[in-house]
Amino acid sequence: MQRLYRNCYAMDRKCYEEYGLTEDLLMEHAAEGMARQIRERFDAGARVLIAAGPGNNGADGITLARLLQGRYDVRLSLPLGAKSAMAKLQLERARKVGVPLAEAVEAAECIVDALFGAGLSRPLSEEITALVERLNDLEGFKLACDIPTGLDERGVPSPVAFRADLTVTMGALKEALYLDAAKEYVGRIECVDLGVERLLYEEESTTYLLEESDFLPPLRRDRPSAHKGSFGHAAVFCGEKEGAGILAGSAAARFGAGLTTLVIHEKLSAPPAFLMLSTTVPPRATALAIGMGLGEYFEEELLEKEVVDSSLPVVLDADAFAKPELLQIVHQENREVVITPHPAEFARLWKYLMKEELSVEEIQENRFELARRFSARFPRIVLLLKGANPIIAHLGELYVNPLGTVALAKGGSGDVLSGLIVALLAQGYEALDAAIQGSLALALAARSYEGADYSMLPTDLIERLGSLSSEE
Ligand SMILES: NC(=O)C1=CN([C@@H]2O[C@H](COP(=O)(O)OP(=O)(O)OC[C@H]3O[C@@H](n4cnc5c(N)ncnc54)[C@H](OP(=O)(O)O)[C@@H]3O)[C@@H](O)[C@H]2O)[C@@H](O)CC1
Ligand SMILES: Nc1ncnc2c1ncn2[C@@H]1O[C@H](COP(=O)(O)OP(=O)(O)O)[C@@H](O)[C@H]1O
Repeated sequence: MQRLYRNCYAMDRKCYEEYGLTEDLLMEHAAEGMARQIRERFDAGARVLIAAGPGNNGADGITLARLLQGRYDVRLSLPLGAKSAMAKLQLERARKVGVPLAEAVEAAECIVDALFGAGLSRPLSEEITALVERLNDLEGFKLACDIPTGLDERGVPSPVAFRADLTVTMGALKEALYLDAAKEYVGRIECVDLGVERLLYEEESTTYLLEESDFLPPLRRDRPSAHKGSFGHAAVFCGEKEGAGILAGSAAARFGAGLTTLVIHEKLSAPPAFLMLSTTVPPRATALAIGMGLGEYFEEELLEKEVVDSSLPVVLDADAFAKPELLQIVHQENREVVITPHPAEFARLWKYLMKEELSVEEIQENRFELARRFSARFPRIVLLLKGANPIIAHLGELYVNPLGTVALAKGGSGDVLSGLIVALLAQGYEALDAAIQGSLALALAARSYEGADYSMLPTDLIERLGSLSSEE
């Protein structure tokens, strides 16, 4: 797990004030971090085009030009000149080692965007918008310095953004790089130390980035005498769209629940043979999941009695967010509760619980902030806000999972996720661990799918659950 930050200003200040480092030194490390990435990928002689802006992001780019000069065919483009003191100083040095200025943006094997980073203060002008579009159209490998140009603090293009294959970010990881919209632009993200180890640079944070190595597959069945009752009993409500419940139930069984029952209203057409059926929650159930394809089948009294009045750990998803009787559960703070809304469901939930209207766009642009506010209001509840980079919130701490792929953008992926989480709750995991591990398992299952991304089915995800490991 790595830490995430809203910005790095306070940590940069610590470097200057406490460690006695200079801006020059930090910048040299920033540029060397980018140079390393380029040297690893390109042979001597390759053409490297660096588009540098007027501030210190540009200064990083100009410093990079100096570091690469001599080994590579470097071209430096300065469409707005050099304005900050550091940019001017670095340009003077770059000139002295013979870095050539590019008259126009030309094709290159490696294209570096160092136009604007943390200091982007307004939307890009027409001229810079056209330049960024031209850079995006070039064919080479694209490297962004710190933050792709045009991405604002909400991770949204303003109005366009550089589309990087790799973003080399300085000092520490920033939240804006992990907003859903930013996933289109950042590519792979690498963080560079700025003159001191990350441990010394970073301050406390309550926001974390999940990594593959955080995934721990469900406990192995290492007690030869164990029986099905040793691994919990997941009860999954299966409503109007029965496929959703069947997917969740199948995922729960595959992810280790000893028993899985579909709680149904009437006879199902063809349930998988390993799932049991019941019209009530079985007395020995150890966790519940409700909402996936639920619709209107179940009477309010039954839901009150079997779900709201129960003390079992529970996953609330999908249609559960349209049922005020089920939403009372969010106030039951002594219960293990995981809620898994996608952004439109979160808008509905927010309106009901916080009495505020939010559009899906507002949610997507403020995901971190809203997850924090939700967690401050309902600290014991585990919120898993779905998206390209789901955010899990609990007791004011946030965990972001960047590992999922676009292959998951298909009906049924979320049903599988609910099944994974209820399987872990049924086996005795705490709600936060169940949400984190379920979310990682879903992402890793998607990444292990070998077919074309458009072709993956929820059942492919379920099949892969048995062979996941953190080295996937
Ligand atoms: N701090 C440190 O210790 C370290 C910082 N480092 C590096 O510094 C970067 C931050 O540098 P920064 O603060 O100078 O901001 P930056 O992104 O260059 O932009 C500011 C300039 O752009 C201009 N400008 C802004 N928006 C514009 C627009 N839409 N259209 C046109 N112009 C626009 C703005 O002009 P102004 O608003 O003043 O008119 C100003 O000239 C950071 O991302 C990292 O790469 C590393 O070296 C490590 C150590
Ligand atoms: N582009 C994407 N990248 C990563 N994960 C995605 C992407 N699109 C969807 N997902 C994940 O897939 C799941 C979709 O859930 P949901 O929208 O509830 O689907 P459904 O209700 O049809 O099962 C969520 O876990 C979400 O985070």
